[in-house]
Order: sequence, then C-alpha cells, then structure tokens
Amino acid sequence: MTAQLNPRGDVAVLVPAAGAGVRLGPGRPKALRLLAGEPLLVHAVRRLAEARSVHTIVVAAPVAEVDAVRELLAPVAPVSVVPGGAERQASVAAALAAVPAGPEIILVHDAARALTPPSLVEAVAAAVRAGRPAVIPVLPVVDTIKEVDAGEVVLGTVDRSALRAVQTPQGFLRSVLTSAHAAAGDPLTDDAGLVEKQGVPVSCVSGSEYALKITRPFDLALAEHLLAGGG
Ligand SMILES: Nc1ccn([C@@H]2O[C@H](COP(=O)(O)OP(=O)(O)OP(=O)(O)O)[C@@H](O)[C@H]2O)c(=O)n1
Ligand SMILES: C[C@](O)(CO)[C@H](O)COP(=O)(O)O
Repeated sequence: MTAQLNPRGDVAVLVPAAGAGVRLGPGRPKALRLLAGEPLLVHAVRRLAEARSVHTIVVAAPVAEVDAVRELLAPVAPVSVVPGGAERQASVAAALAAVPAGPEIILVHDAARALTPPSLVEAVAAAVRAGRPAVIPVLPVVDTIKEVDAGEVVLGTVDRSALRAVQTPQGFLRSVLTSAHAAAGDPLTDDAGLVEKQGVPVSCVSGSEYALKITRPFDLALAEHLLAGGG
C-alpha cells in the first residue's frame, strides 16, 4: 500500500540516491542493491514517508534508472524522481530544483542511510522549526583518531572530544539551503559544509546508530542483522 505524505506537512526531503556504491563492490547502483530482499532506497523512502512532517520527497536517481526508480517507488510513497549528477552535491542540487512551493524546511537524506528511523527525521525538522537555520545529526567519535602522513606514519593524536561523526538527514531553512547551493563551488561531502561556508551557524542534535551509512559490505551485513533481529 502506498503511504500518503502529509499535505499539511512543512518538510521536503531530498534523497540523493545516484551514487555507484564503488566501496560496496561491483553491482547495481547502491540505492538499488537489496537489503532483506528490498532495495536500500525502498527502505529509506518508506521510513521517510512515515514521518508526519513530510510533505514532499524528491529522489535523485542514477540517470539510467530514473524510470525504474519511479516504478519501484510508486507502491511505496508518492515521490518525484529526477536524474542525479556526477557528485552527491550535484544530485542534491537537482533534487532541490524540483521542490514545489510550500515546504519551508528542507531535509537532505542519503538513500544509503536506509534504516534511519522516522523519529530522527522529526527531531531534525523540529530543531529547524524551533529556529535553527541548519541542523545535523551527529554521534560522538568512539575510536582514538590519529593524523598520519602519506606513508601511514603517525604524525599525532587528535583530541576527539570536540569531534563528531555526521549523519543525515541534515535539515535547513529552505532559503539557507538554496543560497548555499547557489554559491557552491567545488563539491563538498555534505550540505552543512556548504552552509558553513556562508557563515550560517550549524547546530547538532543526537544522531542514531540506525542511521549508519551503508558504505562497505560489512555495513550491509550489519543492516541485514539489525533488520533480522528487530533493528
Ligand atoms: N553522484 C552521486 C553520488 C552519491 N550520491 C548519493 O549520496 C549518498 C551518500 O553517498 P555514498 O554513500 O558515499 O554513496 P556512493 O557515492 O554511491 O558510494 P561510493 O563512493 O562507494 O561509490 C548516497 O545515497 C548516494 O546514492 C548521489 O546521489 N549522487
Ligand atoms: C553526507 C554524509 O552522509 C555525511 O556523513 C556523507 O558525507 C556522504 O558520504 P560521502 O562518502 O562523503 O559521499
């Protein structure tokens, strides 16, 4: 059954899903690889559609898979699908350009973070609604971090107390994200980075272990385990 999005919601979610998944190994584009029998993108969109604030979802799909992704997601939720770009930043920009008038909060959420709970979507949106122009979910860094040189020789130990591992969804006032992308130069790895360059403060909220980014084969195995064991 197709989940209906909330016509009274104030949030549009952009879902960059056009990556190849090189680090996952050979196969279809990552968002279309199977997790418990369903593509990662289906898991991700289903959870987004469960979040009550979500009014609009725009997916940036691999160029050759736009029609296939439309068909795939039609039974899951009403979404718009646009062709993605060569870099994540270009995929987000393409999705942003397709957001209709209405939602004033924009979230950007990786398809690769397929198990992200709807509660995290709502927490990020609520923080933007409460007056933060840009909000990111983060986790503390749990390992000791070393800086190394080109030969993998340790240069020093970094103070990890002020470091955070950053997840998605990242949330923004629409005007803030639009201006940041309009001014964007060389690709950065996240949208908050673009906003930082504009001098806009970026606030953190607590992330979720379930929002892990499925990047390498171990991550996919972990996600399978989480789903099988009630994750
Ligand atoms: N040109 C790109 C590259 C990435 N992404 C998306 O951005 C998210 C985060 O990227 P990552 O997990 O690093 O995915 P890939 O780029 O596919 O991974 P890899 O570097 O291993 O190929 C993913 O949902 C991915 O589909 C995208 O929409 N367009
Ligand atoms: C946006 C992101 O998920 C934040 O952690 C991440 O940077 C995207 O992944 P990439 O491998 O850096 O493209």
